[in-house]
Amino acid sequence: MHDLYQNKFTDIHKINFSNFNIMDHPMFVRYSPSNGVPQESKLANYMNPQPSDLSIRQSFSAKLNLGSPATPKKGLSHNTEFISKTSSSSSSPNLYLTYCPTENNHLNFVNNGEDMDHLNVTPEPSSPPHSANTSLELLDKSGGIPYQENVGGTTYFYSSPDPPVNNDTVVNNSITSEYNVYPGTPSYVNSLKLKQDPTFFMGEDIRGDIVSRNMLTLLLPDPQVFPDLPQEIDSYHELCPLEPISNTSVHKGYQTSMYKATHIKTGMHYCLRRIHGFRLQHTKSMMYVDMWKKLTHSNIVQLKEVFTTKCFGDNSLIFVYDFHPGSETLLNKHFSTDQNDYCDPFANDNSTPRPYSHQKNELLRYQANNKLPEPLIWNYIIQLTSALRVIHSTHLACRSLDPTKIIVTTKNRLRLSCLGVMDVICHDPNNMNPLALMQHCQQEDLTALGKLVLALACKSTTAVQRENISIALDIVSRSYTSDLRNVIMYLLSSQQRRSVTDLMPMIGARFYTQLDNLQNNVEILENELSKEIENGRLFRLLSKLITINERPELNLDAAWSETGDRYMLKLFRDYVFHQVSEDGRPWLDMSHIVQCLNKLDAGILEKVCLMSRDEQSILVVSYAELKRCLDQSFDDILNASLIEDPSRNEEKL
Ligand SMILES: Nc1ncnc2c1ncn2[C@@H]1O[C@H](COP(=O)(O)OP(=O)(O)OP(=O)(O)O)[C@@H](O)[C@H]1O
Repeated sequence: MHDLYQNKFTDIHKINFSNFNIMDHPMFVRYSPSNGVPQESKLANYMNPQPSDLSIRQSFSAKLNLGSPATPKKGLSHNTEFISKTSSSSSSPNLYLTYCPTENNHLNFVNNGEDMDHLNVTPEPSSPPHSANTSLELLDKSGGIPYQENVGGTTYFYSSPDPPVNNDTVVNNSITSEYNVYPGTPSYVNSLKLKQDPTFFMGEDIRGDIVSRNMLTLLLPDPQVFPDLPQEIDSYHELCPLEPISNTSVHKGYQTSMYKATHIKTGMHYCLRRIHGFRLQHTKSMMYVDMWKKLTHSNIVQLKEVFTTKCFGDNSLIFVYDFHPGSETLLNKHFSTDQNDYCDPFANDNSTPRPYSHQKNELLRYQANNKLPEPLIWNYIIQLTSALRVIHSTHLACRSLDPTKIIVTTKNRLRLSCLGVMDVICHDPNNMNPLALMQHCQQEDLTALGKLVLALACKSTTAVQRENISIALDIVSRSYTSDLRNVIMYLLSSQQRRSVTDLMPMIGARFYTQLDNLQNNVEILENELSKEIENGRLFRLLSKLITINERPELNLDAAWSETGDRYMLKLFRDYVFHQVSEDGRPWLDMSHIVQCLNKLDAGILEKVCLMSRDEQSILVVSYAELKRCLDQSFDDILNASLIEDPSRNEEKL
């Protein structure tokens, strides 16, 4: 045993048991020889440490680590792959024969020897104290004398011939030589179970939102319900109607319908707006399509391309847009009679004419209970004017600023959804002054915006009808600030030439509020993203570990995954994932798993105590060494995967 480690030790730590009883330290858990599991109280101590425990752990910067709070999995005893408690050479040939410590190795093997039955120390995840006060002495680092200690009958061999750390590791893992950095250190304070914990995973709201959007993106229609859907049109397939085909509307005299589709080559999802029975006669209108394609803005649905097709059995014109799953129209969100509590107050009164004052009182009462919050309306105004500003500045006009052609996604995000359609289907080849037409359309956009804001403020689409406008404005004056009324008045006035930039001073400081909200939201998302980046890193690490563990054979070696470096990785896997509590129940602690994996990924010098499944042998090994084993073993597999099969070469010849 000692021969193996001759002159291999450069750093030896000793626990001075004369003034520090390791078994009395709250970090250490005692388990009886008979069952080998920790005493409940100590386990509880670990899982909910007292402040004093934590301070001791924190003061103790990880020179020696003695493992875990719970025992390795019980009931897997005496597997021949594990090290014999009586022999240091034969019954664990895997370890001894295939794992030969080198100058760089710092595997610390601890043999329990004959006294294994008296083993009474369970490895802990934190390190014991190492200062004079806490009774751990650092011995001569250069002496290379292995230190051994008998604890309750178990012999521990401590050594720490820390591997020569290459400069990369230093840069990656250390701020200084004394501090190791490994990201995502979980909290010790709570015993975090394996669940969707926000400490490690994306918040439930965002996760649910993204999952449902992904689901909607992948949704495919039942072919029996939609037997007439073409399999493929142009470069798109997997068509899925976004609205009941029977509900398709008539837009400027043309029937339209919407589909989700997948691009055949890229697999990207798009939204197709089909104009039924439209024969494209004036290709000059495609000039507008090119202009729209170049226009990108966060509040418009990007136009990708336009083409004609006969796949639907007619001459259809298809506008391809970005797909925004889970969106609904502004009409549906705020004016839909499908919503339980919604009814259009103006429409109701129209059906039963009443005296003006009575009608107004009714409307005001309704308004008091149902009005949209003013910040929300300003939020919409800012987004819509932002889109219009860009559109008008590129000498285009929206021409469809209507609650059915504005889509809303989560967090009240608005997008203009039907851009370019009017420019194509209403194109007049005889118009000699397209610029004047565009300016006229821009003025109409502003009027349409005024009507939309008025409709939102009154929660009624009929409020904007000529006969209702004066009552509607009166209601707005009573329910909202004068600024909002002024914006509506400005947009609806026909006396002057209006411009979207004139609205900026009316929006005023509300713009900063919007900006602040957006930036806060970006920070929340970045925070969520950073968690998932950590999870992605751990996923790659786990993929490597799982690729190695339990591999049936490599290069015709059936014992490969059970020997040498791989043996340690197997015990490490048990240590991380297969621990059990005192009564044999699986012991699940997410913080333990995440912390161990992070330490492995960082390859820090802290040591971990690994125990064979039969509890007869213990290995004290640094995470740095485990990382080396992982990388080496994975490289072996990778290299083997790249070796060409000679028989295939023969075939080629
Ligand atoms: N780019 C898009 N991405 C995802 N869904 C969209 C997109 N554009 C529109 N939709 C959805 O498609 C559906 C139909 O849109 P459409 O513009 O036809 O509205 P509509 O209310 O049916 O209007 P109309 O009555 O004029 O047909 C709506 O549910 C809308 O939310």
